[in-house]
Amino acid sequence: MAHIKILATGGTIASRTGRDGAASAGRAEDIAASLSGRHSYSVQDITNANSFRLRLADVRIIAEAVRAAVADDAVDGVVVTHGTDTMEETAFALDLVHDSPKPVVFTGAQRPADSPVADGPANLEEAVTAAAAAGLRNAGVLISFAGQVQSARGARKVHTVAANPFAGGVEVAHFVAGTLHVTAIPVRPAPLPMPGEDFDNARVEIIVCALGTGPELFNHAVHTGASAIVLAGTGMGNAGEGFAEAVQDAVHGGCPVVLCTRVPAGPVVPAYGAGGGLDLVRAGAIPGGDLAPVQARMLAALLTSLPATQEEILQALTTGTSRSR
Ligand SMILES: NC(=O)C[C@H](N)C(=O)O
Repeated sequence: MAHIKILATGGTIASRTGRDGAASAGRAEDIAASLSGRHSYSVQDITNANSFRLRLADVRIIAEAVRAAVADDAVDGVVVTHGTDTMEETAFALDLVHDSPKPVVFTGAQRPADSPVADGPANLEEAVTAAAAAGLRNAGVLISFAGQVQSARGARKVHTVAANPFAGGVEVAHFVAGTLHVTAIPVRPAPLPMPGEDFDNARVEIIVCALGTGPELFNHAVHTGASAIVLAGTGMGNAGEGFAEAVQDAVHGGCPVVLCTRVPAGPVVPAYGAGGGLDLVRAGAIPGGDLAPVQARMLAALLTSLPATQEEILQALTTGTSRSR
């Protein structure tokens, strides 16, 4: 029997539906009441918010709580219950700094706790099983939903209501008739330093390119003090007229630009001139590899809140920050 620390942050798994819609209300002990007892556990309420309302400061506080939990010799693994809307962002931020072999498994629910077909209990039971699994040691931070366990790196919410809304991470395990089958351990780069209080105020904007859009919003973000910009280009990382010049001005002004793609899967490949990805990189944009824009934003927020240089940002981006293609 393992001992698992359950950290609750709110979300649909803790929600009940009233006249004003679903609201996160449940506490960790309420959520954990459904557990089978196959493993022992202790609970801690970190916050109680739907994840679309979380702030970077909450991510730092969750990271500190996980760091304290894995430092406890009595704890074999950690489960974090969290809303699904921004789970991929919090989980990835924690994976960047996770330097313990103990599994950290995020889970949640797609239906509220008071639904007659609530999915939270099953997801929590599976997440505790994964967090207790010796075979998942050194796997980093994971997301467990509806029978599948995948890496936080590369995971993204791809469906608003599906039982398992996440895809894109490396599958590390799955459940068959309640039994966990471990299938892979992701290759992970060296952990980055924990976020400090400067992380709370990092302002990294995501600018999405579309047909005919210009660099006006990009320039506004730079001129109003963004810490960094994530440019979600089209295709393999391309952008329209004026962006290469805007990137050059931003970088020369000390604002790093990470080039990602709005395309749900696949890497950035700076191949096109005529203002495309090759020109953007030549103007100083850092290719974001396989990172989705929202996960590149968490990496840039962490690095720019530390005494990181452009070179360190490039190094962090190019060392294994990958998602399944
Ligand atoms: N399924 C969920 O948890 C969605 C909810 N809106 C949240 O992110 O908190």
